[in-house]
Amino acid sequence: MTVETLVFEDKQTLVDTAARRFVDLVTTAQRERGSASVVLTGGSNGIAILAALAADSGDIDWSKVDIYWGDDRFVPAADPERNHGQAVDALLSKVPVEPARVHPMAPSDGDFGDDIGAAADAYAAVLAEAGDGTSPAFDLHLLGMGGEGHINSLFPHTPATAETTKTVVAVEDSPKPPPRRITLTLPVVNRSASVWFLVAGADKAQAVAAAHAGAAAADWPCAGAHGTTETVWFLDRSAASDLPD
Ligand SMILES: O=C1O[C@H](COP(=O)(O)O)[C@@H](O)[C@H](O)[C@H]1O
Repeated sequence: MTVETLVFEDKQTLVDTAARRFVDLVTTAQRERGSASVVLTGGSNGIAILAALAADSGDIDWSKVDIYWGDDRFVPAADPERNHGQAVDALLSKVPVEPARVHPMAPSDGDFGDDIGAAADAYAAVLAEAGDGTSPAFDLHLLGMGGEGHINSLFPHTPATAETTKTVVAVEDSPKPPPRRITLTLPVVNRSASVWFLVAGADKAQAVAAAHAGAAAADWPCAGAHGTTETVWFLDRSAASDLPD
């Protein structure tokens, strides 16, 4: 497993480079195995890469991409905070995805109503069906990161971050609003071949440095995420500013 840390002059260069590499990864998987599976994330860079792909996604066959989410807010479907809705606006409404291959987490006004536990269990069932009873080994899991090191909705010193058995859990008291979320857990993230962090801004520098120094996942959840083939940190200069030279 390789760990690569790439530092870019600015956020747009970071996003554009990650988008080009996304095209390479997905088209390679499609050439070798017929399809690709990717886990999307929310946040500023997670959505910016989707906008870049909407502008140019090279030879990706979008009808042969299985699309999942690392986390989402358990709010009504039309709430602008939904990672799913943002991804639809930025990319999925603009490319010919196969609807049956797009797997959003349930909103709070969806099939499970306000029952967040049932919604999380249903997503675990989706993963189990696609992944031989557990979860798929995704080709790519994109991750944004908060200043305190959260990834998906895995926050420091929380049961969700400590989870070792369940693939999907409900979070009822997220420190970052909105409080109710559904998230994949670290064991699922870590079954992905490629795990890519998309991180910009000086407020993220301490967490980036902690992860690179091998911090505990309980303290800095980002430190617990690794791909089975590669882990890539796409950073702008500010996010990299606490790393040793
Ligand atoms: O809460 C969340 O935030 C992170 C990072 O967001 P950013 O705007 O600081 O880049 C995101 O990756 C995650 O999916 C989301 O739920």
